[in-house]
Formats: sequence, structure tokens, C-alpha cells
Amino acid sequence: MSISGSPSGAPAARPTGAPLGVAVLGAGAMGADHVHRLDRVVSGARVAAVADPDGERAKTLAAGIDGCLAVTEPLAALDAAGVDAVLIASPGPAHEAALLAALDRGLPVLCEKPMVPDPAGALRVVAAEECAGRPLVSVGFMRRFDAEHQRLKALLDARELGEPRLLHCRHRNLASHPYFTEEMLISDSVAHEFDAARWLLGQEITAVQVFRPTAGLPGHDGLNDPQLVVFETDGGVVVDVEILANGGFGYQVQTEAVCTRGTARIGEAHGLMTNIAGRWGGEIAQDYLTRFADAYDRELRAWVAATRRGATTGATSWDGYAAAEVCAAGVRAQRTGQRVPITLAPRPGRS
Ligand SMILES: NC(=O)c1ccc[n+]([C@@H]2O[C@H](COP(=O)([O-])OP(=O)(O)OC[C@H]3O[C@@H](n4cnc5c(N)ncnc54)[C@H](O)[C@@H]3O)[C@@H](O)[C@H]2O)c1
Ligand SMILES: O[C@H]1[C@H](O)[C@@H](O)[C@H](O)[C@@H](O)[C@H]1O
Repeated sequence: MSISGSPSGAPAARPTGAPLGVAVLGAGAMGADHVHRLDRVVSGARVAAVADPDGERAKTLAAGIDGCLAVTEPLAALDAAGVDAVLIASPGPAHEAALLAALDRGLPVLCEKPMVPDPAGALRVVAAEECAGRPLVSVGFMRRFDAEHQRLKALLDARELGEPRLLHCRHRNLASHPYFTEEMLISDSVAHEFDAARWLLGQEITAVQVFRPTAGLPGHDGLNDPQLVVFETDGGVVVDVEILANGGFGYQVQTEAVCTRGTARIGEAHGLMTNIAGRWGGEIAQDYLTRFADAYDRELRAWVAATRRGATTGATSWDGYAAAEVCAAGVRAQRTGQRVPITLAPRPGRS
């Protein structure tokens, strides 16, 4: 249903040089952040439509953006006049339907993580993109656009530290949403480390284990927070991830690579450092929107530029599938306490 803005019409080809018209699905925390970025930070794009079942949210977000349509039905946004591309920022379980609808229309998509939470659904998206005949899906694993992560990857790729053997990762959030479940520690949070490790190392993940302390944090019954996730790669690297969803002090994402000739660490400090009265101290970002603000800027700039030239950027639909497969194994490992081996499906187009 259209609740404001211009009526929908048949999609028309974008005139050369015209800004890319983007439909944003989901007007929550990430959707709002991406809309502001597309509207005010990134050039070459305009927000043409915003869709959210919560019509007030869609309307509030679309208000003040010239010609931006607000709708409650995602498909109405895809079919709105002036829409050339789609940004999906709805909850993970809604992603598959939105991706398939966008691919059916030949529309390029930037989809927030997780691309599709269940591996079978993720493979359906990979297949639909294959049928579309060209790459159309970019997945919002924004760490790939973070300057520190990019420097670490360049160092590892150049083998300046020798061969990688271990990655130690810490992923700490201030507090989890009330709807956050124990599974989400893996599928929503450690999903980032699964993607980042595959990308940093250029290796596939072959097995995963999850360890829990005997008691979780006080006040978070049923969540068993923090946990330690350990996984292995086909290049023989072992990765450990501390996931702490309710740390209570801030947002920290840290990685240390241990290689045969040295080590490298990222994610230490992101705010003001002070020296006073015989002590030093620093700030800790409180959330991902602050910690990764530059990464989101670079991600959206790269996506708009790539889309305008008919390409994709960052994580592909295959990367989205691989993360989903590893997450599913991680959740099984969490439930059973067992080491769960992982085998990816055959990759389309590769023998
Ligand atoms: N890359 C990151 O760092 C990062 C950070 C946070 C969230 N995320 C991801 O972004 C997505 C959104 O998360 P969020 O924190 O903004 O959630 P949110 O709960 O704040 O917002 C989700 C919004 O989507 C709307 N919605 C529900 N079903 C919909 C549908 N079918 N179509 C369109 N809109 C729908 C809801 O009404 C809500 O307004 C999730 O996939 C999440 O994992 C990514
Ligand atoms: O959805 C969020 C988001 O992906 C953040 O980047 C991550 O740190 C959180 O753990 C997760 O819950």
C-alpha cells in the first residue's frame, strides 16, 4: 500500500547520468542509517522508496526526501517508478522473499547480513542470481570495507608476516535486544567473523565447535553469554572468537592474526586517547553504527558506483550462502557440544 509520495508506475530505464533510484526495504535501525547515508553522504544515488510494514516508520523516514515514496508492502517499493536498485534492511527471515522478487525483476541488490539465514534458502538465491545471467547481489558484510580490516587483509595477502596459523577474535556488544536468542550469538553475531575469516584468509571453513562457561551473565538467563566459537579452515588455520553480547561497556571488534614470522592486531582503539594525572585512557564506541560508520560509508559508495557500472561489490551471494552454512553448523555445534564438520554445496558454474 502506498502511504505517501508519487504513485507507482512501470519501471523506466534510468537516463544516463541520473542518480540511481534505490528502494530501501526496512525502516529500522540499519534501514534508517542507510537511508540517511544514501540521501546525504553518498553521491550518485537517491532514495526513491522506503517500505516497512510499520507504515509510520516508512513515512517518517521518507519524509523530507524529495519524491520518496513510503509504502507498507515491499513489492510495491520494488515496482515503484524510478527504482533501479534495492537495499534490503528488513530482518533476516524476510530477506529471501525480497531477494527473489528483486532478482525476478533484474534489480541489483545490497542485502544486509545475514543474506538468508538458512542455507537452503541461501542456495535458492544463488540459483536465482545464476538464472538472472549476471551478478546482482552484494551482501552487507561491512567489515570488508573497514580500513583496518582492509590493511590486515593486504598484509596477510602479501605474506609479510609469513603464513597465518591462528586468528584470535573478540566480538563484544554493549547489550542485546530483548528478542536476541542464544542461537543468534552465532547466526547474527559470529556470522561476521565467519565471513571476515573466509575473506581475510581466502580459505573455507571446514569445522566448528562452541564452548560455554558453566554459567552465563547474571540477568541473562537462557542466553549463556559469553561463548567461545572455534573453527578450522581448509588451509589449516584455527580461529577462536569470543562472542559477548551483553558486555555492558561498549562495542568492540578485534582480530589478531598469528603468523609464522609475526603477528598483527586490529580493533584496539577508535576514540579519543587521553593522558592525564599519571594515567592514560581511551573511549570505546558504544555501537556498530559508530564503530563501523566509515565502513558503511565506503560500502554504500562502492555499491552505488559498482551498480551504476553494472557490477557488484563486497561479499557475493555465494559468500552469503557460505556464511549461512557455517552458521547452521555453528548452531548445531552450540546445541550438541560436538565438533561439526562443514561441507559446502557444489558452487554453480564451477566444476
Ligand atoms: N551490518 C551490520 O553491522 C548490521 C547491524 C545491525 C543490523 N544488521 C542487519 O540489518 C537488518 C535489519 O536490522 P535492524 O537492526 O535494522 O532491525 P530493526 O528491527 O531495527 O528493523 C527492521 C525493520 O524491518 C521492518 N520489517 C519487518 N519485516 C519487513 C519486511 N518483510 N519488509 C520490509 N521491512 C520489514 C520492521 O518493521 C522494522 O522496522 C538485519 O538483517 C540485521 O541482521 C546489520
Ligand atoms: O545484528 C548485529 C550486527 O550485525 C552487529 O554488527 C553485530 O556486532 C551484532 O552482534 C549483531 O547482533
